[in-house]
Amino acid sequence: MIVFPNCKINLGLHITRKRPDGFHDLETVFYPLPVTDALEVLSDSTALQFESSGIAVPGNTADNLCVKAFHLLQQDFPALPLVNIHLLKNIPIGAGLGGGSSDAAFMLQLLNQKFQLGIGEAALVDYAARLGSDCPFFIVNKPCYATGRGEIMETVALDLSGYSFLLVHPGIHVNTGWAFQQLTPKAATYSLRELIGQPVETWKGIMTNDFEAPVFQAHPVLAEIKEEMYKGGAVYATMSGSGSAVLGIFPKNKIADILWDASYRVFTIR
Ligand SMILES: C[C@@](CO)(OP(=O)(O)O)[C@H](O)COP(=O)(O)OP(=O)(O)OC[C@H]1O[C@@H](n2ccc(N)nc2=O)[C@H](O)[C@@H]1O
Ligand SMILES: Nc1ncnc2c1ncn2[C@@H]1O[C@H](COP(=O)(O)OP(=O)(O)O)[C@@H](O)[C@H]1O
Repeated sequence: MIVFPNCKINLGLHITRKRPDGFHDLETVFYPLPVTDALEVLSDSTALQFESSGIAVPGNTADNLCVKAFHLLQQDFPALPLVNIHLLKNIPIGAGLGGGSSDAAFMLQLLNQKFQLGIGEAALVDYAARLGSDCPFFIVNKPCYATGRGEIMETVALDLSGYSFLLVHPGIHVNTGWAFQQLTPKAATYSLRELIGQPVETWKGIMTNDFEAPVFQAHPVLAEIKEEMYKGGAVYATMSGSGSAVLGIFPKNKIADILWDASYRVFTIR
Protein backbone atom coordinates (compact mmCIF):
# COMPACT_ATOMS: atom_id res chain seq x y z
CA MET A 1 0.00 0.00 0.00
CA ILE A 2 1.37 3.41 -0.96
CA VAL A 3 0.21 6.86 0.18
CA PHE A 4 1.44 10.38 -0.52
CA PRO A 5 1.79 12.53 2.63
CA ASN A 6 1.34 16.18 1.63
CA CYS A 7 2.71 19.38 3.17
CA LYS A 8 0.91 22.24 4.93
CA ILE A 9 1.39 25.97 5.09
CA ASN A 10 0.39 28.32 7.92
CA LEU A 11 -1.64 31.38 6.98
CA GLY A 12 -1.25 33.66 9.99
CA LEU A 13 0.38 32.34 13.15
CA HIS A 14 0.17 33.80 16.64
CA ILE A 15 1.76 32.44 19.78
CA THR A 16 -0.70 33.41 22.48
CA ARG A 17 0.44 31.72 25.71
CA LYS A 18 3.25 29.71 27.26
CA ARG A 19 1.63 26.73 28.97
CA PRO A 20 2.63 25.04 32.22
CA ASP A 21 3.60 21.91 30.21
CA GLY A 22 6.27 23.93 28.37
CA PHE A 23 4.37 24.02 25.07
CA HIS A 24 2.71 27.14 23.66
CA ASP A 25 -0.87 27.85 22.71
CA LEU A 26 -1.16 29.23 19.23
CA GLU A 27 -3.66 30.36 16.67
CA THR A 28 -3.18 29.61 12.99
CA VAL A 29 -4.85 28.56 9.77
CA PHE A 30 -3.49 25.35 8.26
CA TYR A 31 -3.82 24.90 4.51
CA PRO A 32 -2.80 21.66 2.71
CA LEU A 33 -0.73 21.83 -0.47
CA PRO A 34 0.22 19.05 -2.93
CA VAL A 35 3.98 18.83 -2.34
CA THR A 36 4.34 15.24 -1.19
CA ASP A 37 6.50 12.40 0.09
CA ALA A 38 5.70 8.79 -0.86
CA LEU A 39 5.19 6.25 1.91
CA GLU A 40 4.98 2.55 1.09
CA VAL A 41 4.21 -0.18 3.62
CA LEU A 42 4.57 -3.90 2.86
CA SER A 43 3.36 -6.58 5.23
CA ASP A 44 4.65 -10.15 5.81
CA SER A 45 7.86 -8.79 7.30
CA THR A 46 9.65 -10.79 10.02
CA ALA A 47 10.94 -7.58 11.63
CA LEU A 48 9.93 -3.93 11.65
CA GLN A 49 12.04 -2.42 8.88
CA PHE A 50 12.46 1.18 7.77
CA GLU A 51 14.42 2.63 4.89
CA SER A 52 14.29 6.01 3.21
CA SER A 53 15.48 7.53 -0.03
CA GLY A 54 15.42 11.06 -1.45
CA ILE A 55 16.29 13.83 1.04
CA ALA A 56 18.36 12.44 3.93
CA VAL A 57 16.26 12.29 7.12
CA PRO A 58 18.34 12.98 10.24
CA GLY A 59 18.29 10.54 13.14
CA ASN A 60 18.14 6.76 13.29
CA THR A 61 15.24 4.44 12.48
CA ALA A 62 13.69 4.63 15.95
CA ASP A 63 13.59 8.46 15.72
CA ASN A 64 11.60 8.47 12.50
CA LEU A 65 8.04 9.62 12.92
CA CYS A 66 6.76 6.77 10.68
CA VAL A 67 8.33 4.25 13.04
CA LYS A 68 7.07 6.15 16.10
CA ALA A 69 3.55 6.03 14.63
CA PHE A 70 3.84 2.25 14.21
CA HIS A 71 5.01 1.76 17.80
CA LEU A 72 2.26 4.01 19.14
CA LEU A 73 -0.44 1.85 17.56
CA GLN A 74 1.40 -1.36 18.47
CA GLN A 75 1.02 -0.44 22.17
CA ASP A 76 -2.78 -0.61 21.81
CA PHE A 77 -2.88 -3.29 19.09
CA PRO A 78 -0.18 -5.81 20.13
CA ALA A 79 -1.15 -8.17 17.26
CA LEU A 80 -0.33 -5.49 14.66
CA PRO A 81 1.70 -7.30 11.94
CA LEU A 82 5.30 -6.19 11.49
CA VAL A 83 5.85 -4.17 8.33
CA ASN A 84 8.50 -3.01 5.93
CA ILE A 85 8.34 0.79 5.53
CA HIS A 86 9.85 2.74 2.66
CA LEU A 87 9.76 6.53 2.73
CA LEU A 88 10.67 8.57 -0.34
CA LYS A 89 11.43 11.95 1.25
CA ASN A 90 10.74 15.00 -0.90
CA ILE A 91 9.22 17.61 1.45
CA PRO A 92 12.08 19.76 2.81
CA ILE A 93 12.88 18.99 6.46
CA GLY A 94 12.68 21.62 9.21
CA ALA A 95 11.03 23.93 6.71
CA GLY A 96 7.76 24.73 8.48
CA LEU A 97 5.94 22.54 5.96
CA GLY A 98 5.05 19.78 8.45
CA GLY A 99 6.52 16.97 6.34
CA GLY A 100 7.51 14.71 9.24
CA SER A 101 4.14 15.25 10.91
CA SER A 102 2.37 14.38 7.68
CA ASP A 103 4.37 11.15 7.32
CA ALA A 104 3.34 10.20 10.87
CA ALA A 105 -0.35 10.99 10.36
CA PHE A 106 -0.47 9.13 7.03
CA MET A 107 1.25 6.15 8.67
CA LEU A 108 -1.45 6.02 11.37
CA GLN A 109 -4.19 6.16 8.74
CA LEU A 110 -2.51 3.61 6.50
CA LEU A 111 -2.09 1.07 9.33
CA ASN A 112 -5.67 1.68 10.45
CA GLN A 113 -6.95 0.96 6.94
CA LYS A 114 -4.58 -1.84 5.93
CA PHE A 115 -5.14 -3.86 9.10
CA GLN A 116 -8.76 -2.78 9.67
CA LEU A 117 -8.11 -1.52 13.18
CA GLY A 118 -11.40 0.38 13.22
CA ILE A 119 -9.99 3.58 14.76
CA GLY A 120 -12.33 6.55 14.23
CA GLU A 121 -11.20 10.04 13.19
CA ALA A 122 -11.36 11.56 16.70
CA ALA A 123 -9.16 8.76 18.12
CA LEU A 124 -6.73 9.12 15.21
CA VAL A 125 -6.45 12.85 16.03
CA ASP A 126 -5.62 11.88 19.66
CA TYR A 127 -2.92 9.43 18.53
CA ALA A 128 -1.52 12.04 16.15
CA ALA A 129 -1.34 14.67 18.92
CA ARG A 130 0.98 12.34 20.84
CA LEU A 131 3.40 12.32 17.90
CA GLY A 132 3.67 16.07 17.29
CA SER A 133 1.76 19.33 17.48
CA ASP A 134 1.28 19.56 13.69
CA CYS A 135 0.24 15.92 13.31
CA PRO A 136 -3.52 16.15 14.08
CA PHE A 137 -4.03 18.56 11.18
CA PHE A 138 -2.93 15.91 8.67
CA ILE A 139 -5.68 13.54 9.85
CA VAL A 140 -8.25 16.17 8.87
CA ASN A 141 -6.16 17.58 5.97
CA LYS A 142 -8.65 20.29 5.05
CA PRO A 143 -8.22 24.05 5.59
CA CYS A 144 -8.56 24.54 9.36
CA TYR A 145 -8.54 27.33 11.90
CA ALA A 146 -6.54 25.80 14.75
CA THR A 147 -5.87 26.67 18.39
CA GLY A 148 -4.34 24.95 21.43
CA ARG A 149 -1.12 23.25 20.28
CA GLY A 150 -2.81 23.01 16.87
CA GLU A 151 -5.02 20.05 17.77
CA ILE A 152 -8.24 22.04 18.31
CA MET A 153 -9.44 22.42 14.75
CA GLU A 154 -12.40 23.94 13.01
CA THR A 155 -12.59 23.48 9.23
CA VAL A 156 -12.95 26.73 7.30
CA ALA A 157 -14.43 27.32 3.85
CA LEU A 158 -11.17 28.55 2.36
CA ASP A 159 -10.64 27.62 -1.29
CA LEU A 160 -7.44 28.98 -2.82
CA SER A 161 -7.64 26.86 -5.98
CA GLY A 162 -8.10 30.09 -7.95
CA TYR A 163 -4.50 31.08 -7.10
CA SER A 164 -1.03 29.72 -7.85
CA PHE A 165 1.57 29.11 -5.14
CA LEU A 166 5.33 29.40 -4.97
CA LEU A 167 7.24 27.72 -2.14
CA VAL A 168 10.92 28.53 -1.72
CA HIS A 169 13.18 26.71 0.72
CA PRO A 170 16.69 28.12 0.89
CA GLY A 171 18.02 25.08 2.75
CA ILE A 172 18.09 26.72 6.19
CA HIS A 173 16.94 24.26 8.87
CA VAL A 174 15.03 26.05 11.64
CA ASN A 175 14.74 24.19 14.94
CA THR A 176 11.09 24.54 16.02
CA GLY A 177 11.88 24.45 19.77
CA TRP A 178 14.46 27.23 19.34
CA ALA A 179 11.98 29.33 17.36
CA PHE A 180 9.35 29.09 20.12
CA GLN A 181 11.94 30.12 22.72
CA GLN A 182 12.58 33.39 20.85
CA LEU A 183 8.98 34.59 21.29
CA THR A 184 7.07 36.42 23.98
CA PRO A 185 3.46 35.24 23.70
CA LYS A 186 0.86 37.92 23.05
CA ALA A 187 -2.68 38.16 21.72
CA ALA A 188 -3.08 39.04 18.04
CA THR A 189 -4.05 42.62 17.23
CA TYR A 190 -6.59 41.51 14.62
CA SER A 191 -9.02 38.60 14.21
CA LEU A 192 -7.38 35.87 12.10
CA ARG A 193 -10.67 33.96 12.17
CA GLU A 194 -12.39 36.90 10.45
CA LEU A 195 -9.54 37.86 8.11
CA ILE A 196 -9.31 34.35 6.66
CA GLY A 197 -12.86 34.80 5.39
CA GLN A 198 -11.84 37.97 3.50
CA PRO A 199 -10.25 37.98 0.00
CA VAL A 200 -6.52 37.13 -0.15
CA GLU A 201 -5.90 40.61 -1.62
CA THR A 202 -6.77 42.14 1.79
CA TRP A 203 -4.29 40.04 3.83
CA LYS A 204 -1.03 41.92 3.06
CA GLY A 205 0.01 44.19 5.92
CA ILE A 206 -2.53 42.63 8.31
CA MET A 207 -2.01 38.87 8.50
CA THR A 208 1.21 38.08 10.39
CA ASN A 209 3.36 35.17 11.48
CA ASP A 210 4.96 35.80 14.90
CA PHE A 211 7.97 33.65 13.96
CA GLU A 212 9.02 35.97 11.15
CA ALA A 213 10.68 38.60 13.37
CA PRO A 214 13.13 36.32 15.22
CA VAL A 215 13.73 33.94 12.31
CA PHE A 216 14.27 36.78 9.79
CA GLN A 217 16.67 38.39 12.25
CA ALA A 218 18.72 35.19 12.41
CA HIS A 219 18.45 34.61 8.64
CA PRO A 220 17.99 37.96 6.79
CA VAL A 221 17.90 36.21 3.40
CA LEU A 222 14.37 35.04 4.25
CA ALA A 223 13.07 38.62 4.32
CA GLU A 224 14.70 39.14 0.92
CA ILE A 225 12.96 36.05 -0.48
CA LYS A 226 9.62 37.34 0.80
CA GLU A 227 10.29 40.75 -0.78
CA GLU A 228 11.16 39.08 -4.11
CA MET A 229 7.78 37.33 -4.00
CA TYR A 230 5.99 40.69 -3.68
CA LYS A 231 8.15 42.23 -6.43
CA GLY A 232 7.18 39.24 -8.58
CA GLY A 233 3.48 39.96 -8.17
CA ALA A 234 2.45 37.94 -5.10
CA VAL A 235 -0.84 39.07 -3.58
CA TYR A 236 0.31 37.67 -0.25
CA ALA A 237 3.67 36.30 0.97
CA THR A 238 4.76 34.89 4.33
CA MET A 239 7.10 32.45 5.99
CA SER A 240 5.36 29.15 6.77
CA GLY A 241 5.28 28.05 10.43
CA SER A 242 8.66 28.39 12.13
CA GLY A 243 10.33 28.46 8.71
CA SER A 244 12.38 28.52 6.74
CA ALA A 245 10.15 27.94 3.70
CA VAL A 246 8.64 31.15 2.33
CA LEU A 247 5.45 31.05 0.29
CA GLY A 248 3.83 33.40 -2.16
CA ILE A 249 0.23 33.36 -3.33
CA PHE A 250 -0.09 34.65 -6.91
CA PRO A 251 -2.96 35.31 -9.30
CA LYS A 252 -3.66 32.05 -11.18
CA ASN A 253 -0.77 31.15 -13.54
CA LYS A 254 0.92 34.51 -12.99
CA ILE A 255 4.03 33.52 -11.08
CA ALA A 256 6.88 35.76 -12.21
CA ASP A 257 10.11 34.13 -13.40
CA ILE A 258 12.22 34.92 -10.37
CA LEU A 259 15.85 33.79 -10.59
CA TRP A 260 16.50 32.00 -7.29
CA ASP A 261 19.87 30.80 -6.04
CA ALA A 262 20.57 27.41 -7.63
CA SER A 263 20.83 25.76 -4.19
CA TYR A 264 17.22 26.65 -3.23
CA ARG A 265 14.40 24.15 -3.56
CA VAL A 266 11.50 25.76 -5.38
CA PHE A 267 8.00 24.31 -5.79
CA THR A 268 5.29 25.82 -7.96
CA ILE A 269 1.67 24.81 -7.57
CA ARG A 270 -0.38 26.11 -10.46
C1 LIG B 1 5.33 25.91 14.48
C2 LIG B 1 4.38 24.91 13.88
C3 LIG B 1 3.15 25.66 13.35
O1 LIG B 1 2.31 24.84 12.58
O2 LIG B 1 4.87 24.17 12.78
P1 LIG B 1 6.32 23.98 12.05
O3 LIG B 1 6.85 25.31 11.70
O4 LIG B 1 7.22 23.26 12.99
O5 LIG B 1 6.02 23.13 10.84
C4 LIG B 1 3.95 23.87 14.95
O6 LIG B 1 3.33 24.47 16.04
C5 LIG B 1 5.08 23.00 15.45
O7 LIG B 1 4.64 21.70 15.45
P2 LIG B 1 5.67 20.46 15.44
O8 LIG B 1 6.74 20.70 14.43
O9 LIG B 1 4.84 19.23 15.30
O10 LIG B 1 6.33 20.58 16.85
P3 LIG B 1 6.55 19.48 18.01
O11 LIG B 1 7.37 18.38 17.43
O12 LIG B 1 5.26 19.14 18.66
O13 LIG B 1 7.41 20.34 19.06
C6 LIG B 1 8.75 20.73 18.84
C7 LIG B 1 9.12 21.70 19.95
O14 LIG B 1 8.51 22.98 19.69
C8 LIG B 1 7.99 23.56 20.89
N1 LIG B 1 6.55 23.75 20.74
C9 LIG B 1 5.86 23.12 19.75
C10 LIG B 1 4.52 23.34 19.59
C11 LIG B 1 3.86 24.21 20.49
N2 LIG B 1 2.56 24.46 20.37
N3 LIG B 1 4.54 24.81 21.48
C12 LIG B 1 5.89 24.61 21.61
O15 LIG B 1 6.51 25.18 22.51
C13 LIG B 1 8.38 22.63 22.02
O16 LIG B 1 9.59 23.10 22.52
C14 LIG B 1 8.60 21.29 21.32
O17 LIG B 1 9.55 20.50 21.98
N1 LIG C 1 9.63 11.18 8.44
C1 LIG C 1 10.25 12.32 8.79
N2 LIG C 1 10.38 13.33 7.91
C2 LIG C 1 10.96 14.50 8.28
N3 LIG C 1 11.46 14.74 9.49
C3 LIG C 1 11.36 13.77 10.41
C4 LIG C 1 10.75 12.53 10.10
N4 LIG C 1 10.79 11.77 11.20
C5 LIG C 1 11.40 12.50 12.15
N5 LIG C 1 11.76 13.71 11.69
C6 LIG C 1 12.38 14.80 12.47
O1 LIG C 1 11.43 15.86 12.57
C7 LIG C 1 12.08 17.15 12.50
C8 LIG C 1 11.47 18.14 11.49
O2 LIG C 1 10.25 17.78 11.06
P1 LIG C 1 9.54 18.43 9.78
O3 LIG C 1 8.12 18.06 9.89
O4 LIG C 1 10.24 18.11 8.52
O5 LIG C 1 9.76 19.99 9.95
P2 LIG C 1 8.85 21.17 10.43
O6 LIG C 1 8.46 20.84 11.86
O7 LIG C 1 9.70 22.38 10.30
O8 LIG C 1 7.67 21.23 9.53
C9 LIG C 1 13.50 16.89 12.04
O9 LIG C 1 14.32 17.26 13.11
C10 LIG C 1 13.58 15.41 11.76
O10 LIG C 1 14.77 14.85 12.27
